[in-house]
Amino acid sequence: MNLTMTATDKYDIRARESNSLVCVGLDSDISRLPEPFKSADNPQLAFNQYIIKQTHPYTAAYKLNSAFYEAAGVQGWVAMAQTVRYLHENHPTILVICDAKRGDLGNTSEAYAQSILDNMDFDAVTLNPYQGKDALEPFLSRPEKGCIILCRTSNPGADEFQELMVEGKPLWQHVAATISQNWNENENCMLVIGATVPEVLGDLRKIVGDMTLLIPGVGAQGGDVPETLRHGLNSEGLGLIISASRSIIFSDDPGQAAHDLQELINQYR
Ligand SMILES: O=C(O)c1cc(=O)[nH]c(=O)n1[C@@H]1O[C@H](COP(=O)(O)O)[C@@H](O)[C@H]1O
Repeated sequence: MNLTMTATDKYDIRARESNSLVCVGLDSDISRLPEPFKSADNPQLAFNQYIIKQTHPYTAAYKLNSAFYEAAGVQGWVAMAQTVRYLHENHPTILVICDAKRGDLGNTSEAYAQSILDNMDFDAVTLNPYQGKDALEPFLSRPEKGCIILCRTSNPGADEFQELMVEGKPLWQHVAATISQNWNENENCMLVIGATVPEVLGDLRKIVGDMTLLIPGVGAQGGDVPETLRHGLNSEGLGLIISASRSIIFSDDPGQAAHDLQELINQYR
């Protein structure tokens, strides 16, 4: 039996306590921040604190896409680390995900894992499975940290490789089977499935059982929330981290937008 509190355990406890499966994506593109934040000393941190204050009652997870912080230079990297600290100090029950889609050779992956999971103390990180299990071992071997691995992504070109038929099945199904059967010894794996392809969720559930899935692509990308819930909930009525970024953080009322998404999801649970 696994006695470690995993990232999935943390998420499930928060999802139950907040009655929410909402993840707010803090994709805090500095060029899109409203004027008062742009002129703050630390624009991305000030904006994130504002968004978190508005949205946290309706939120079970936050996901920071590292690209938007790296693009802002050293100050952006610092703002990302400060946001994680702010969340752990003020909302310790909320899952904090780094969306960095990492995956590289062993010693490089170890350095990425140290950076994202040890130094910045994210609870979980998105990963790319393309280089195989050994490449992700530094992440997989940290049982208390979540490994959220790309399986069937939301973008229009996702089918170029992910839907290729291999031994009679689309490639993403091989990814799902291998991860759930061979990579998940520490019960710390989750998968990424775009909300733009909710029809794959039924087949996926048959392969991975109750494993938790990160579902980005609702809101700005037009993903289908009712269909996602219909096919994607696990046997405990959980198992989905439903993530929206731009449609919440750049709306006129981010708190209302997060609350609306929570209510929409709960209508179909
Ligand atoms: O791994 C992800 O989070 C991800 C996977 C995927 O298939 N599609 C996808 O959009 N994402 C991320 O989810 C976020 C979507 O943002 P919005 O379209 O603004 O809600 C971005 O940070 C994307 O990088």
